[in-house]
Amino acid sequence: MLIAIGSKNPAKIAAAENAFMDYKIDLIPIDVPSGVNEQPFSDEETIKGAVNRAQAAAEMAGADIGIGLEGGVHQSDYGLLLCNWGALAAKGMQPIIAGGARILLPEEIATSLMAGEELGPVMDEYSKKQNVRKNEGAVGIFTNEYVNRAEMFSHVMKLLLGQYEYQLKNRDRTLG
Ligand SMILES: O=P(O)(O)OP(=O)(O)OP(=O)(O)OC[C@H]1O[C@@H](n2cnc3c(O)ncnc32)[C@H](O)[C@@H]1O
Ligand SMILES: [Mg+2]
Repeated sequence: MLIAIGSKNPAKIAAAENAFMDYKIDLIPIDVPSGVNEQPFSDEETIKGAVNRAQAAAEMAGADIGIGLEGGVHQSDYGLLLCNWGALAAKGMQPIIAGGARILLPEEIATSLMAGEELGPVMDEYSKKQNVRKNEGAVGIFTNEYVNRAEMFSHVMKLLLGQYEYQLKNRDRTLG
């Protein structure tokens, strides 16, 4: 089975590889446009980015399944939430979506994002590390590495793959 993932970020690729562990697959990472802002600012925009990436990756690679994983932030009454979404696109199905764990970002980070900066570089500066986005991620830094970015996206991947399998098994029922 050919699977295309719309990103070359190692944390995202590791999550996809992990989810399809029991499958015999060829996983192709491709850089595709997300079609949304580099720093999505709502659940809706982040979902859209994930779906666009999944569809574009599947199409470009001629793959059976396309995967899109997208990071963003979402404004709430409690402050700025880190949000992550995933999408799985397969022929003859509506795109499947799933959300990842969310935590509040510190005020200082929120202020930089509101000023138009991107979370990736802001996290590097804040943590005095390089490529946080490709490694533990903001989620890893702020949870004392109990949950890193690959693990958070692994959970999203399981939610996607599980729904995909369920829908395949229950095709007659879900398509009615
Ligand atoms: O190469 P791609 O797939 O684009 O991977 P990315 O790391 O840029 O990730 P996203 O585009 O999905 O995330 C949107 C923005 O939020 C940043 N970001 C999201 N989650 C992050 C995290 O956990 N740690 C650091 N930066 C993060 C990211 O660097 C972007 O600026
Ligand atoms: Mg990006």
